[in-house]
Amino acid sequence: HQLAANHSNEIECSLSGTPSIGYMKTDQGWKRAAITKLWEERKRMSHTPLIRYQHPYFNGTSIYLKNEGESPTGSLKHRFAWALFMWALVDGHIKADTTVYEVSNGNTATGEAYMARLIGIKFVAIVLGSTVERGKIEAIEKYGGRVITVNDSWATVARAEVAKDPSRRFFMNQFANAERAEEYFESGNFHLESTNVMHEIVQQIAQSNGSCNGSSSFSGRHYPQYFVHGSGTGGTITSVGRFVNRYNLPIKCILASTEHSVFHDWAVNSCFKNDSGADLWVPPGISGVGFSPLGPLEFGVTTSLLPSVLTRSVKVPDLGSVAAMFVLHEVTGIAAGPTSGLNFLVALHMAVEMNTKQSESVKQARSVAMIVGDKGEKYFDTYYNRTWIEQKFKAKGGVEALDCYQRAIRTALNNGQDPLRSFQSCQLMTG
Ligand SMILES: Cc1ncc(COP(=O)(O)O)c(C=O)c1O
Repeated sequence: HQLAANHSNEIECSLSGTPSIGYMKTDQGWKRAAITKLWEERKRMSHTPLIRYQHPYFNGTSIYLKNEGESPTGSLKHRFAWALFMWALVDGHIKADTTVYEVSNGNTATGEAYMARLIGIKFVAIVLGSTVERGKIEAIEKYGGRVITVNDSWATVARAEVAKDPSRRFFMNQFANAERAEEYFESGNFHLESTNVMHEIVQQIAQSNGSCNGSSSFSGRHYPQYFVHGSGTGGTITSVGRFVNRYNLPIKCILASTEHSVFHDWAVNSCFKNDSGADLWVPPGISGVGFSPLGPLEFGVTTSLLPSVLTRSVKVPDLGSVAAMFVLHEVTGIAAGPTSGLNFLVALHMAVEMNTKQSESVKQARSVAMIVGDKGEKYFDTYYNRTWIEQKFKAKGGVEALDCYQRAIRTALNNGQDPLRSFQSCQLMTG
């Protein structure tokens, strides 16, 4: 009778002191199988390539480029989607009959469609029709995801869709939950490896220096002085910052901020706590970073960027980032997306600063680490297309300004100077 009462719809909340046992509805078999599939995927993902870029004028300073474009779904969001699904499974948000909903600029949703298919559940992406690239929609659909295109209020649409059947639909909400999902723990000698991107970078630098002795200790290793990354959800840089803090690593996290980034003003000046910044936001910006679609910024609610892990935010013109994307291709052969141009530009700025400020005695084995976020082919119709640039960035000087920024970066590289210092003349073109 006791068990029958617990499983009936009439729940008695009597706080009765009678000894009893209550049983939860669980689906452990399916859940364990799904988690096993994710760990198998972790093994297949292995490590994305780490490329060392050395320039003769940088006196031994390297830029380490972690090429996440080489991940199975072509962006840094592959490891992120893995972490979101692992978190949602571990915490019981996803069951065998759950459909996962997400708001995305495309990359996260591509990774999530892949993970949903891997564990055998349905996935729906809500994207903004005005900004999402066609190739990203095709990629989501290729992995079996359904795409709903909206004009605005995408998070409201996601919440409304989930509210129609809350027991079988789950809003993953990458902006709020990246900070809960993304790992910042070292996996030590355990055979299942952390997905934290700095975990991989540190291992790969150690291996390339021939100093990997199989020990999980961090002592005696070479670390980059800086880690440079932009903020979309803020999850990546926060997970790196927490990893660095937790293990006392001598690495500083530098936020690469776009021209109209709300995160810069939030992290530096505590703005946008009560206002989303939507009225001030200037599209198209740099796809995937600089703005949270969920409203005023609040950690763990509308953003996963944790300002306390940052030491600096460097804000650069959007066309400067696009120009750096082209230069990155010229000097490394990597055709990447515009967030990688943003990261590269800020990494160059930091590399030159290190060269200039540090004394000769410490001028060895210095480096900046940055992420190549995705592949350039996704942006052939947009950031690689001069007609599109001329239209979308007309107010910023269009292709003429873009060419000016490219010349400025090339000249700076050839002279070992900070590219940001010569940007002013290109910005004047807009005036
Ligand atoms: C290509 C690319 N780079 C960078 C980011 C920002 O990373 P995060 O969301 O971890 O802040 C995103 C996010 O969408 C992205 O798609």
